[in-house]
Amino acid sequence: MKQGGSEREKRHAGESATQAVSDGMVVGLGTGSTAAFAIEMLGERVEAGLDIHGIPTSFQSRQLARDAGIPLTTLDVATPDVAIDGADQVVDDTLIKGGGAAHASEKIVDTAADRLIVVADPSKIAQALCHPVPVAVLPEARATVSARVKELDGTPELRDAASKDGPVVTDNGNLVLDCEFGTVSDPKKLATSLSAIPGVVEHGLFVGCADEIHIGTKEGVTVETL
Ligand SMILES: O=C(CO)[C@H](O)[C@H](O)COP(=O)(O)O
Repeated sequence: MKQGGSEREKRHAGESATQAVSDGMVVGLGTGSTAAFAIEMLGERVEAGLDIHGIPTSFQSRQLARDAGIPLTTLDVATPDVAIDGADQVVDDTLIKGGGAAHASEKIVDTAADRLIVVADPSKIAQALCHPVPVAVLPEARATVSARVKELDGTPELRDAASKDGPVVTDNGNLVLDCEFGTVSDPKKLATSLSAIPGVVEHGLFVGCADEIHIGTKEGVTVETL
């Protein structure tokens, strides 16, 4: 599922995004290898005296934040001023996410934030949305959701775990169907259709969600404000 950007590109993107963070802020902490660089850099700044709280979007980002010494809070008591998160594909302000199977929590945190900064390497930037759409489903709904995805002209594939026998199980105990739709010309319509299927917990289409894209390059970073 994952496309390749270099560590250097991802680091440049992640570090650039953290410049938007200042004292007193609550920060949504995205998931994935690019967001991890932002968490690492925020940890260094916290050690140097930056006063922030983070809201993680997965077990991975919670652990990275703890390791980095970032104090944590929850959406029950705080609203993120900014969220910093990666993406699997970016077309303008619309994203496909879920390569790390964390898109349900990511969507909750990212859309709660006043501002969503996406961190990406150049391989993620596209002219058209054509990446398979991850759909998290309740385990009992795997077959029924697959049938409905096919009615929408999609091809669902249950995501298998690399490091265990059997399927990927999300942090919330759900399964993931990677759904191939070819080029998605109307993401808003597809998002609405997927959300309406019983048993769908969340899908990876983040329509019109991004406020800034920080694209890390070998030399530095390009920032697109939307
Ligand atoms: O959506 C995600 C996790 O669910 C990730 O943000 C997305 O897969 C990008 O990851 P990476 O920066 O490792 O390429």
